[in-house]
Amino acid sequence: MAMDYPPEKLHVYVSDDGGSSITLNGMKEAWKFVKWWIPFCTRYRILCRCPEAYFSDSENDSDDLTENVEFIAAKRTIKVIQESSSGEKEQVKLPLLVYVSREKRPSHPHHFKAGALNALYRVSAVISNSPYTLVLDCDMFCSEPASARQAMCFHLDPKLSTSLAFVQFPQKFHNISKNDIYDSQHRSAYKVLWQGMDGLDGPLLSGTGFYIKRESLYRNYKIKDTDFELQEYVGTSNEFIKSLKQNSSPIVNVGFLYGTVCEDVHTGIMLNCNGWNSVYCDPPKPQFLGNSATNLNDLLIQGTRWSSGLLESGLIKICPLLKCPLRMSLLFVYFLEFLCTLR
Ligand SMILES: O=c1ccn([C@@H]2O[C@H](COP(=O)(O)OP(=O)(O)O[C@H]3O[C@H](CO)[C@@H](O)[C@H](O)[C@H]3O)[C@@H](O)[C@H]2O)c(=O)[nH]1
Ligand SMILES: [Mn+2]
Repeated sequence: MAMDYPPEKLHVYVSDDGGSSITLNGMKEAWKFVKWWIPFCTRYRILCRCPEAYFSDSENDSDDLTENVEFIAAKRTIKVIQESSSGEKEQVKLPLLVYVSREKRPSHPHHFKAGALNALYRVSAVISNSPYTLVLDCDMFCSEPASARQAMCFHLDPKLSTSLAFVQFPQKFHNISKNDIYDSQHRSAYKVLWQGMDGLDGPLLSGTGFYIKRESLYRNYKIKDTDFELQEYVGTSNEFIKSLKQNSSPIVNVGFLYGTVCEDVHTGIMLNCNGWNSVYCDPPKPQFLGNSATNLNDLLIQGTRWSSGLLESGLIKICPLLKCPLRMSLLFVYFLEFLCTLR
């Protein structure tokens, strides 16, 4: 909500997968608070715009602010408002905030995160249909407000934009221990491999912290089907089908892929196979911070999920070496297969 981007061009969709009234109430409170928070951040040029992270560390304030009496008083007021969530401020330009929840039943496959993301895509196509989307996990926050502008520099670059599917930021974490003996930061991926892939066709889709072009998720299939046939792919919303047809090249087979434990990698490889590429953006200051698994048990569970997902996608379900070598550079294909099989 507090991103450094024109508010009328921002639409924030919060996915409450499964749905809970506590999250909905939390969002209503956040909506009241944001009317105070955004003007405060803009006025004092606060960079860390996640309130919880900002108030937990006094070093977030620049040196010239710590002496400023007016700022100290404003900060105290904002903290009180945050705690009581009271008070309504008059007119501030805010991005659109949309709460989305979907029902989950044991008898009906919900496809985990990929299902949740596709539900967001369906809803947002009808409400805002913005051409670019930032995907962020629920355990991550924006630690700098500039990432949208940075990503749009790539997306709007005439040399890159026609084939650019997404701009990937590294996953960085705020809960890393001093020695990090289990490599919870995933240094091999975000500091070495992704940099290398950036020199080829671009990094793999990494689940969170990426700005993706909506059109790339609609793949390359032109609609030839009737509305009735289309409903099998994209669901029964007539409004959504209308929004698909409004695009200049209406297409089907929309969204993140199902049937895998790593929907991100699988969808990313599929995008590469369809001729799209990506860019890695790793500015010196982290744009997003998240929670990483920090104990051996959680890391082994996560590692097993990722390794089996990579193997499944890269060797069995997509296998770029066999299915699409001509659309990617050969070195990139070898690299993908190396990553999928040897990780
Ligand atoms: O049924 C589900 C399950 C998960 N999620 C969301 O998926 C995200 C990631 O889940 P998390 O439990 O944090 O898993 P991690 O192992 O931390 O996720 C890493 O690995 C996943 C792929 O395996 C990627 O999608 C993630 O972006 C990446 O951070 C979270 O925002 C969840 O809210 C749903 O919305 N619905
Ligand atoms: Mn996570």
